[in-house]
Amino acid sequence: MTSDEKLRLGINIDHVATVRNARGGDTPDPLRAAQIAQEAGCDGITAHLREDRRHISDADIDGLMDMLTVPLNFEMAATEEMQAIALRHKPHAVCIVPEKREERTTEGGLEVAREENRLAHFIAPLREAGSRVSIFIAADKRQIEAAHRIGAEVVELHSGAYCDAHHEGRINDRDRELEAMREMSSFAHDLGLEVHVGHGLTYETVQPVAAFPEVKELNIGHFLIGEAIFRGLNPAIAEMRRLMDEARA
Ligand SMILES: CC(=O)[C@@H](O)[C@H](O)COP(=O)(O)O
Ligand SMILES: NCC(=O)COP(=O)(O)O
Repeated sequence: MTSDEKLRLGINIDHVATVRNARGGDTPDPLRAAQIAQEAGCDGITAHLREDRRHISDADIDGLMDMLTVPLNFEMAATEEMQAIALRHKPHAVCIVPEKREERTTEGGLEVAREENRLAHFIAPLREAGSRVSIFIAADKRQIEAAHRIGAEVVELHSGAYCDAHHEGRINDRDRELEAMREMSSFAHDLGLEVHVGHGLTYETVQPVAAFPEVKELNIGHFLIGEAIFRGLNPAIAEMRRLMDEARA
């Protein structure tokens, strides 16, 4: 397999910070998790600085920028505060995500089509600063076209509905969601966008998505951080890598 064909694995460390914040202290340290993920051979680290700072903190982002040897994919809402933070750090990638204070997790994709003008102006300085701009969206043609028009280089398709349907045994819904991601990966790729997929992926759900040839990167966090409790972070990541490579081959 050439390095071009290799599917990249980004490890999301948000939920190490969730556990740390449950007690308000310093442990477990998300930076230590990032270090172990790097040693396990991940291709990038993803961290989402939420407006309410419920998991990742500003200090975590400062620390990641200092210690990472792999690219940082900085997830953030399209707010002025976050834009200023991203422009200060200039991470490898900025992924614009929707955010609601009251949600438990990122429920859906960003509404790009109805906010095209604002988002085009919002992402322009990020691109000029050298960050690759990615937009976190549902597998929806209208949103992909809008992401392309505003100048995004990457779209990350939200795999949460597919994963939820699988784990709840709603097989028809699962298959429909998977088919939508397959079709939309190809559609986005044909427009010239790089395609990533993420949210809710597990050992059981990763392989059908990893097999889509147009997908270049998977971002996986919550499941792996949970799995690390039982088998350790490095082995948990190694098993995900093995499954991805098997699906790709
Ligand atoms: C944006 C996204 O996909 C999320 O996976 C996020 O990075 C994890 O954090 P939340 O569970 O707080 O949404
Ligand atoms: N953008 C998705 C991501 O980074 C990881 O999501 P999850 O695996 O924590 O649900």
